[in-house]
Amino acid sequence: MLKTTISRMKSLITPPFSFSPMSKKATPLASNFFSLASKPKLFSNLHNPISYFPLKPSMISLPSNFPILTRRVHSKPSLSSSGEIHVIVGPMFAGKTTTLLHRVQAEINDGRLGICVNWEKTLRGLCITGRMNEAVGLLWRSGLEVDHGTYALLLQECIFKKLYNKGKRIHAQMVVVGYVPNEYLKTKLMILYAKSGDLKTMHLLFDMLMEKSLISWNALIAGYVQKGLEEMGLSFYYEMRQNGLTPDQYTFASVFRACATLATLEHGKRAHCVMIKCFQKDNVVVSSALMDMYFKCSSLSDENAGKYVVLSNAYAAFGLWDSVAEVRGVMRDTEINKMPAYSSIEVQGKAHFFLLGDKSHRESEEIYKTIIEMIWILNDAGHNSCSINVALIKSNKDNRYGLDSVVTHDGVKLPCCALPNLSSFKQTFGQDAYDQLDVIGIDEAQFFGDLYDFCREVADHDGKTVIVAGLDGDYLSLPLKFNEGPVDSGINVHRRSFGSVLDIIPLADSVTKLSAQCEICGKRAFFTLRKTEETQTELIGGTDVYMPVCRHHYVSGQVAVEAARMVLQSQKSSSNNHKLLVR
Ligand SMILES: Nc1ncnc2c1ncn2[C@@H]1O[C@H](COP(=O)(O)OP(=O)(O)O)[C@@H](O)[C@H]1O
Ligand SMILES: Cc1cn([C@H]2C[C@H](O)[C@@H](COP(=O)(O)O)O2)c(=O)[nH]c1=O
Repeated sequence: MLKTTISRMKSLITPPFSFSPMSKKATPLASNFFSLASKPKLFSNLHNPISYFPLKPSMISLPSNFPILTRRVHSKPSLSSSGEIHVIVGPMFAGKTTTLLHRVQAEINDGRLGICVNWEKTLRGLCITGRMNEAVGLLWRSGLEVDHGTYALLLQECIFKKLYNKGKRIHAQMVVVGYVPNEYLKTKLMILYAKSGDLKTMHLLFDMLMEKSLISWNALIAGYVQKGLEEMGLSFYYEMRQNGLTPDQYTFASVFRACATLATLEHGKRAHCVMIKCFQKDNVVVSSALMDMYFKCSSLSDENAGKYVVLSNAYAAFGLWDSVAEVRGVMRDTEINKMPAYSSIEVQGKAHFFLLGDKSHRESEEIYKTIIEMIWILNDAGHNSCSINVALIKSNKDNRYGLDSVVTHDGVKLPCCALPNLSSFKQTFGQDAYDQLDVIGIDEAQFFGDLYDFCREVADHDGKTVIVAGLDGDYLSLPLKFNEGPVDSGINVHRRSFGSVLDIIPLADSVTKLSAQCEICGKRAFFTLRKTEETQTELIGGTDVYMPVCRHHYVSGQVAVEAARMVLQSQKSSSNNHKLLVR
């Protein structure tokens, strides 16, 4: 049992992946990248390149510390050839940024770098290290669905720590992301609502269960009893019996408690008989509840300190602190000696008691070893155990949505570093933090003149994965004079490569060219048309200035725009504002 507990603990808090260049090689990133449709849930809406982000835009704003939640890496080679470079290009609105964010998440999903395996482990790690605020906050803001094990762990922690509102938030998150809890989770939710005193929701969840297990009946009965509706609790106990279920210690604990409060010795005795008949295990909570029942319904004859202590502990187990104080008061007044303080641990239904430093337990050696090992694992993992070692960078020229996030045209965002050039990254980010990075995502790559050198060093030398998203072509690189254009139209309709994006193709492991939807005809759009009169290559803007177009409409649109520009220029328009030349 202890071994199982330990291995579960380990599996939950062990760093999500160990840095292994070989394993990286074994799973070519491209295969993951290009099979997005086969990714679970997160990518399930990937049916066309235009609207494949399945999440509600506002839902994925991760906390400001998201780009790098560092973890301790024991042995990370400083020089490695296992880096990778993946390039995503296309016109504006093609989903480059969306894809970049997906791929960063896919890396993390993949478990090699860090959002479902690491993401889930991050949540689990936060949960296990007692950082429930952060765990629930992260889950809520991410808008991502996690697996039922993670939901179960989070809910369990909320129940255990009496963080009922947090638990309800997790439930709300499930609803928002469309997650349908299985029977097990529904029961956990029932317990949560029962403990929080929200009996209406508890009962609704109970009714929704296809199969009503003993655990769900127990939650229902306990919910009513704890809320002071003991009669309801008792009537559900009888209903449960009618349904052929055999009660266990949790059922009896609630039933005895109800009988104690109602002072109904008759029902209490009847339940006690059932317990004797069908219940073999000895359990401190149930025997305390039983004693309490007899104590309340008649009187506790044997003034034995141990029983009082057990009774007080039983009250404590139910959080009945007034009753604890009452029993302790009786002990004090009657001068019953209090036993020394002890801890108890229940393993497989059997309670074991320990005094401070007690070595009398036959498994004490194993237990102390286990505790030390658990502390060691937790310390080693620290709150860095389940990190996402990813950083996102964008050009600080792109100030459309502020400088602290990479933001898609749909408003989906992740925190980032906005920089004037890539060579300032290490310094800005800090060498230590940089060393721990596994993935670097670069958005608006067309604005970084030092893209080539940066990518080469980061991937070739530092062994990191770089995912680059940017425009491959500008709207029209060289604004030529009217008479310098192609002979046929008299207009220059060339699109030139933008910045250094295409220079890194020879370095890349994969290149993805995305298309948008032509705003004029709806066909696939590979080009960006600038709608205003400005002619400089770099001009920050969105739909106010640009539109994605197909080849046909690029050419015809460009002709129209160029012609309008020429007219405006000839009229010596001095307006600095964007003037729309096409709609
Ligand atoms: N004409 C269009 N074609 C495709 N997507 C568009 C268009 N207009 C707006 N969008 C939106 O832009 C999103 C892509 O945004 P984003 O990933 O930021 O693109 P990029 O980084 O390539 O400019 C799409 O999911 C879609 O909702
Ligand atoms: C075509 C083109 C675009 N830009 C600018 C406009 C935007 O600020 C970015 C592209 O952003 P997105 O994430 O790809 O939507 O680049 C430019 O300066 N010059 C151009 O020719």
